[in-house]
Amino acid sequence: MTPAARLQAAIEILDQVLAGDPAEKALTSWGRRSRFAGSKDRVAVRDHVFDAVRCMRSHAALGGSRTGRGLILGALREAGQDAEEFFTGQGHAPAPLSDAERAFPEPPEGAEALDIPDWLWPEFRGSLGDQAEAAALALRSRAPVHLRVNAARGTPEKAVKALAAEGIAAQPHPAAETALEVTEGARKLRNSKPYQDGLVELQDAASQAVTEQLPLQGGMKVLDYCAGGGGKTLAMAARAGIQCFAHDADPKRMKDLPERAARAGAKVALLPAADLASSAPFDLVLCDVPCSGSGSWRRAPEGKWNLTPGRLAGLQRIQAEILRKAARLTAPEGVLAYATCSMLDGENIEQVRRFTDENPEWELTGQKRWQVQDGTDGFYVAVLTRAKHG
Ligand SMILES: C[S@@+](CC[C@H](N)C(=O)[O-])C[C@H]1O[C@@H](n2cnc3c(N)ncnc32)[C@H](O)[C@@H]1O
Repeated sequence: MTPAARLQAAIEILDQVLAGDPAEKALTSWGRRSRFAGSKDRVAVRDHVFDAVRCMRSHAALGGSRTGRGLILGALREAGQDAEEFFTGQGHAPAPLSDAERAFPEPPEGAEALDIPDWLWPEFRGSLGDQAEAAALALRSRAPVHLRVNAARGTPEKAVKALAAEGIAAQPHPAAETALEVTEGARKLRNSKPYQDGLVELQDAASQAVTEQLPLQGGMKVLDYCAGGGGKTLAMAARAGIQCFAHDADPKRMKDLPERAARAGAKVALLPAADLASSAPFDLVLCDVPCSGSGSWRRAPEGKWNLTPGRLAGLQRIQAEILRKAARLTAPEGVLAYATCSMLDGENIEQVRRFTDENPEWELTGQKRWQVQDGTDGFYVAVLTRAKHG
């Protein structure tokens, strides 16, 4: 495919996304009907599509319309490229620009230029203060590829060497002891021996750092209450002597967890809701709650545009409910940990404050946040213990 044909493919896929299809689904159906596209074409088209979704507002403004053509035109203008070179109408290239498209619009400003929804900007700025612009700008670019080295299988040094032998360059990431950042060859990862053998897992460095903040000790009985695919379950289970349980309100989300645990050489027991109370108490309960995902909008940019004030309020109600339920499963001297991949105070410190105000027997004994402009996903973790009176 020529560069212009790749842009035309992205335009068609983006029109489907704007009509309501998830980007992954639109890309998959394009891939199926485009057998002629080679692997480099697929990667390039995918990058065009996700870049456009990350920068939907500003590129639509620069391109003069919220359409596939407008978004790609805006992307070319932002990159300082001459769109007429690609919009030629020849072969599979996009049709030539109309007079209206040729007119250069006013450049976007404020939240529009930063690709944050207007309604969210006050909360975003309130949460991130003087880092708000840097965070919003970071969310406009692609996320790095981070790996977690499975301590049960080897050291970071061993993993770096094993990856290098397969043409994948990686280096330690400062956010977590187990974290590596892939600097070259990321596309070879899933078929590589270190990945297939469970020496490395894909996981953002801050997500790994969350479990490093937990006071885990050998002999502890630990529950991952919102286990999902099990990223944090496995990170905890890799610690020696931990007895690990995983639960999720939607058990289908955990369907790959047994296989991932087997690959990692970890033991994890899945707990359905009916067995939670009889398996309690736990020494540590981690609640990696559903959230806006604002810290991972580089990886899942549609979340930025799908969030509404009503959805955010709904998520905050669920977060509060999860904390209340998980607290009841925690042993008297146990630890309750609360984590989000959000950078919004309303889902983080304010949520924890509401919980400790309503449940004064709990106190906040530690918290940490990671922000997207520092090179990881945005994350937050709070560690709560029962206050000792008298
Ligand atoms: C942020 S994801 C978890 C990600 C996972 N911990 C990981 O590291 O890969 C949140 C999970 O919470 C689950 N969830 C939503 N509401 C819940 C509830 N009321 N109780 C337990 N889990 C819930 C969702 O199904 C989802 O899998």
